Amino acid sequence: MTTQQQIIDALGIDRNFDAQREVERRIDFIIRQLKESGTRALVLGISGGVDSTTTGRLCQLAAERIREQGGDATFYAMRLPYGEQHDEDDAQAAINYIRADEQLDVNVKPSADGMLASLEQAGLAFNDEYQRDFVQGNIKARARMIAQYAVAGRHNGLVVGTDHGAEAVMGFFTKHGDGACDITPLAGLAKRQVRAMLSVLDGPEALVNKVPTADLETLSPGRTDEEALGVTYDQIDDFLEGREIDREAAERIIRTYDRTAHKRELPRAP
Ligand SMILES: Nc1ncnc2c1ncn2[C@@H]1O[C@H](COP(=O)(O)OP(=O)(O)OC[C@H]2O[C@@H]([n+]3cccc(C(=O)O)c3)[C@H](O)[C@@H]2O)[C@@H](O)[C@H]1O
Ligand SMILES: Nc1ncnc2c1ncn2[C@@H]1O[C@H](COP(=O)(O)OP(=O)(O)OP(=O)(O)O)[C@@H](O)[C@H]1O
Ligand SMILES: [Mg+2]
Repeated sequence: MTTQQQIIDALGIDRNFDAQREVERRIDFIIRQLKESGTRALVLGISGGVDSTTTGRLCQLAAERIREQGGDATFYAMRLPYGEQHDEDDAQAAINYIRADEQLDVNVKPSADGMLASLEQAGLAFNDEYQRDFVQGNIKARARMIAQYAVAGRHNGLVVGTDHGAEAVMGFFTKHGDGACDITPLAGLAKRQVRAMLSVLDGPEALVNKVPTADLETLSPGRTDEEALGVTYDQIDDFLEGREIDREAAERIIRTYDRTAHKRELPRAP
């Protein structure tokens, strides 16, 4: 078996993708997880990007269906900006589209800045402002994780993640930040498959086609994922769908997959 095929299998990429069927299958998955765990709430940060818009709508539909069956479930959508978000319009478009049962707006800037200030006070120094900004980016992602787990803890809920095949293969998430969650409804999907699902769900056109950004670095707001990754999502998606891609791009994907293996595993133990 080729390395490409091994990765496709390890990430659970489905060759026979059908957007409508996957929407239904993944709503059922969320409903089953709530029932089996005995929890009554779903918690998810809504950024204005395509992943959280899609996942948010799946969560809302799952909560509504449970209530229609006489059960108890509430979806808590969280806005978690770091100060003012440059694409706040998109975040609001996502919120208006998802129509979550409940919404909480929490600015993560005071806690993220507070943590960095305390670390620097304790003597942590950085090589330059870019390294400092990168480390601070991961602190922002983890501050969002803390906020979501606080709400889940209060409401007996599950924290929902947005990781999918195209991010997982590149390890492109903050370990124990946005990578920390209880369920990942988008697991095993290529990025274009996530877009296709949002389209089937009648999501706003602008969000279906939105350029992906982690938006973690203050010194380069809205920096595109593709710029950071060094490959395009089309290349990643083609790779995951078993197509032949540019050799250099394939090598980069495989190298990155190997380097980030630890992010897809449980902590090592003796
Ligand atoms: N071999 C190994 N075995 C076990 N653990 C290992 C390890 N190497 C590093 N580690 C641990 O992992 C840490 C590094 O991982 P991590 O803290 O995640 O940091 P890192 O992977 O360096 O940075 C996160 C990356 O994900 C991107 N990101 C984050 C959040 C969201 C999105 C998005 O798409 O929206 C993207 C972000 O832009 C950045 O490029 C190390 O500090 C160390 O603690
Ligand atoms: N400003 C934010 N407010 C609320 N949640 C956020 C914010 N930034 C990131 N998140 C959470 O972290 C997750 C990971 O971010 P990521 O950028 O991968 O997803 P996205 O923004 O939904 O889609 P895309 O990858 O296309 O930008 C988001 O799906 C969301 O749940
Ligand atoms: Mg984003």
